Amino acid sequence: MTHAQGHLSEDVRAIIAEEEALLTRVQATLEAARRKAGRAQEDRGLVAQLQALRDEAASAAEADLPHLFFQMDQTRALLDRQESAQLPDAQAPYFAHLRLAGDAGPRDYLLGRTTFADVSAGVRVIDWRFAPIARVFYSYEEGDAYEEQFGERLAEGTVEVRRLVVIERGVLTRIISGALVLERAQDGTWHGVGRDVTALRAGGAGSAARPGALGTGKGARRAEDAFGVTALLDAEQYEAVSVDASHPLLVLGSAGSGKTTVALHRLAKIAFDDPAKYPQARMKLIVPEEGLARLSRRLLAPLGLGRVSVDTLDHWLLATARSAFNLPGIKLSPETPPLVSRFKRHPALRRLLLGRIGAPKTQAGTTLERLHRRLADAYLDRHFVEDVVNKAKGELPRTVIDEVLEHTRLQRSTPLEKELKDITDPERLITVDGKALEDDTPYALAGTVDLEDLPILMFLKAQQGPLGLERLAHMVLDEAEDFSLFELFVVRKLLGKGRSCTLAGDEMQQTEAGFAGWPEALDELGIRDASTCRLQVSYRCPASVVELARQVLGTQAPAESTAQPPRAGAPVGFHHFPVEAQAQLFVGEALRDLVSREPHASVGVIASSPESADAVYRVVADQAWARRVKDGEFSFEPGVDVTDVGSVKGLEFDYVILPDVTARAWPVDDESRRRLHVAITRTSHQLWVVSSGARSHLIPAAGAATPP
Ligand SMILES: Nc1ncnc2c1ncn2[C@@H]1O[C@H](COP(=O)(O)OP(=O)(O)OP(=O)(O)O)[C@@H](O)[C@H]1O
Repeated sequence: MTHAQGHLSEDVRAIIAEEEALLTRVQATLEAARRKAGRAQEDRGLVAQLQALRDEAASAAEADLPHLFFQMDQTRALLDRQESAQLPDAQAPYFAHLRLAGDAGPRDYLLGRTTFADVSAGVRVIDWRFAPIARVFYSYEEGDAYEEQFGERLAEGTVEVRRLVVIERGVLTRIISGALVLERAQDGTWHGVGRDVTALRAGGAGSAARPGALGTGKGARRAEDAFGVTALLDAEQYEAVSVDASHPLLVLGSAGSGKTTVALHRLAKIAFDDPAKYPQARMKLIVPEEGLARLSRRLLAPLGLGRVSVDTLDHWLLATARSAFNLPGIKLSPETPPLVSRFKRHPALRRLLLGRIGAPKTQAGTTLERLHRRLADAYLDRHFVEDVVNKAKGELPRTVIDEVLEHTRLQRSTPLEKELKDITDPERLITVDGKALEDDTPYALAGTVDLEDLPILMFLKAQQGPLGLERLAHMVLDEAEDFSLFELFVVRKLLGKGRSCTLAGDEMQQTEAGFAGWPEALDELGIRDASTCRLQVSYRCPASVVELARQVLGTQAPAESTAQPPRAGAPVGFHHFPVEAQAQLFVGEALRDLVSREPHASVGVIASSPESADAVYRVVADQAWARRVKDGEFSFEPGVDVTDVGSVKGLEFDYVILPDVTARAWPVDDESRRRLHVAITRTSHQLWVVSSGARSHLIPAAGAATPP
């Protein structure tokens, strides 16, 4: 329900007038400050330098002009940067307005990303990371009495005003105060609208009513405001963000509850509070997949954390192992069989390995080559491999035993180049297809190391002495349930005594069996005393999606949260067809229709495997808006990303279509349940489940006709 300007009450109109006047005042003050800063530059000489260049250009020979102009451009750019670096952006200077009535009378504070004050004009913009004021904003509601320590002093008072404001391109466009939501239309008139419609979330173009149709017809994604989720952190999230930097923190919560959001904002606050102890160059974020690494880099930049390095687990392992073993390169196996990889990452191996191998006795025994040889001996010992499988209590199938033995044998075999060293005629070593001789043959594995072995080799080396790695000041592990115990061991070594880290995770999203559990993971990191926060609100997914995700998890689903129920939203659409080709054509048609109506929406078509994603992609491959995303190379532009469940952890799309929910693609086992759960919970607005032939039994029978 909306109320146009004429119908707004006196009080509401007063709020709008007050906020508009406040913004005008802030912008005028900023403009004055900018001019003053410009004058101050003259003393520093940049303006003088620019003038000198101009004078020189007036009388210079023509041949010298390009060079002079280049220098003038550089000086001007430098000037611009210095001027704007210290002042808030006038286009979006703040995201919230707080008025506190305390002992000294009422005071207005504005929360933004850069601190700026002109007390005579009554303007105080405070960086959201600045503790006392921000804590009041995030922890209290309008009308609440507050009591907070402001430095030495205990401050008490009342929160008179607590409003979220959205300023887009210098214009105030939304005001949110408790349940009151006001929006400015294009023509400048203000309307009151229901909170559900305007929730300040990325994506989703409104609320679709029917499961049979995708989207709402609204057609365009709302321009995102410059502060995004920073303005919306809830009290529990802010509490977690503010945990002391030196203290380890474990952030748990269901999919879309804001774990990544909390971890990244904590990083921003730590870097702000103590930049000398926690410089960005010594903080690192590690995530399991490339897609999430790309997303994290995009999220870090506006938080002022552009210099924090973000790595995928694989990339980080290789780089760290090269430093630890002081090697320019390590010959990795082109492909490790999935079961072998699972064996090497399983906690049972961590528990038994030292008992079998023992610590290296001398420094000389800690080269990668020697350690790898000892490790391979253990992998070739059938009794030992059987022991590990037995200890894994059914999480590793018995077929893995022969696979580990065979794979290790091939890695230990003599590399082809050594076998062929007697052939001197180079012509005889060239293949018809131009590939290396050993490619696509078992020889390709000879002399290689598996990526999964790298943390194990570093673990073994560390039993003898230090790894010799540069310490990090703070590490964030996102999707921490995907880290093996050996990997956590290496993280511990990188953190040293500092122990400053943030783990964000959800055991329901582990992509393969074998997560050791949080107590053992914390133990491995040496942070058994970590603070734990369990986020309760599901922000990303609407209620229908949350419910389906729970049903898919079956008995693995955690107890239902007693906190705020998920927001209402579009029902899940279930579409079943006799044959696959029909399902694919249907998906293609639905996508064409949706994109024509909502060109700014983001759509994820998430298949069960890369091969299945290829098949679905064929029906839309000729469309400019369709992208077949492989290896996590998401662009995060509007349009359709066709991908598979192995690449989407941590990501979200306005619309998600699961194109192949068949019994074959999604069998009934725990791992499949968790993977389907990950795919389903990428949805921020509406989900379609499409199937053909025999539908997956993970989808409740009622889901065939009536959405849950
Ligand atoms: N307090 C909040 N208010 C509104 N939206 C929020 C809030 N916290 C987080 N969000 C939004 O919810 C979505 C999910 O957040 P985030 O990705 O941090 O969740 P997550 O728990 O890490 O998810 P996953 O388990 O899938 O990795 C994002 O769009 C984020 O901006």
